[in-house]
Amino acid sequence: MGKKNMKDKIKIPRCDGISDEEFRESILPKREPVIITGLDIGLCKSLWTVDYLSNKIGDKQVKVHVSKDKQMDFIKKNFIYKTISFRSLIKRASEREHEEFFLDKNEVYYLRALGDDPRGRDVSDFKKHYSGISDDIIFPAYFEPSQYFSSVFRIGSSGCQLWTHYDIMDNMLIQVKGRKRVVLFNPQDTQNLYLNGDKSEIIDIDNPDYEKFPKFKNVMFYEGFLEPGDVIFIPALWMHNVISLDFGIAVNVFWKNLDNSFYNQKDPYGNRDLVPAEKALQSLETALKSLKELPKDYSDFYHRRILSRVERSLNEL
Ligand SMILES: O=C(O)CCC(=O)C(=O)O
Ligand SMILES: [Fe+2]
Repeated sequence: MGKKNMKDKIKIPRCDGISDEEFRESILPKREPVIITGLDIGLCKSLWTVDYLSNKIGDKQVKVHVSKDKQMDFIKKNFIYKTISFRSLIKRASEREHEEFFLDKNEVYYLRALGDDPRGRDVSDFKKHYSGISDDIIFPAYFEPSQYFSSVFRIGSSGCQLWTHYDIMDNMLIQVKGRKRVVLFNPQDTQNLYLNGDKSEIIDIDNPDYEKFPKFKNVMFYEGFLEPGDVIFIPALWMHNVISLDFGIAVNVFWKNLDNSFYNQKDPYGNRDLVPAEKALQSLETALKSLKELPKDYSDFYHRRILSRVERSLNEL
């Protein structure tokens, strides 16, 4: 039978040195991912070595993900959080085997920088929280300053793979050091991705369990490879899965694409659903809970009625 083993793949286009006007006029309105090459991202590309960063910000304490398994799984939580100095993070993330470790001598590390608030409620702002190296990097100026939301320092061991998820803001991911493979999924494939909140249940996207996730066969992979200095535009709602092919350093910048009022004011990460969407999802949870009161055959019937109502509404868009 025509079981698809080879994924349909679309190569994410690579465009050289896009001007601000070109981005606003021909890339942003399409809402599709693009890798932009040849941008001036500043001196970080040459300056950011392990030694340089250790000297500048080595004493800063950072909370990192530590995992034995390179494929990190947020839903099953196969990693732990540890707070260590930035110096030990980059030392350990840049080496394959560790003398000092928490779980295993080959464990991997991933930093997604947070703000300074110990409860993690602070919005991450690279230039503020890493002021010692803030002048080393130039953020692309494609968006208006008023659209700025947050900027996040991201550092990962070679081989570590970040779970598939979506963010609700437009994103410019600046790859500073190391190569990365990025797989993106079109928001129209959402029903095939087995979401649990903002994350997909499918961890191994290259060898998925099709018995468990049959609809994943229909999914289109948008694949791209980032080289140091490349910047990828990830439009809001595009799911992404990232594998670090080397020890990697990146900074990403989240930008608001919609009016301020759509965004939840208590969202430090840029992944809380838009206010009307969150309201809709909460009402749906209430509806589903209510159906639990019914006998199974009735509940089945009303689940299907709700599905067809949603389908009708979707077709009317
Ligand atoms: O490159 C990474 O480490 C993850 C990127 C990501 O999820 C993001 O920028 O939103
Ligand atoms: Fe993300």
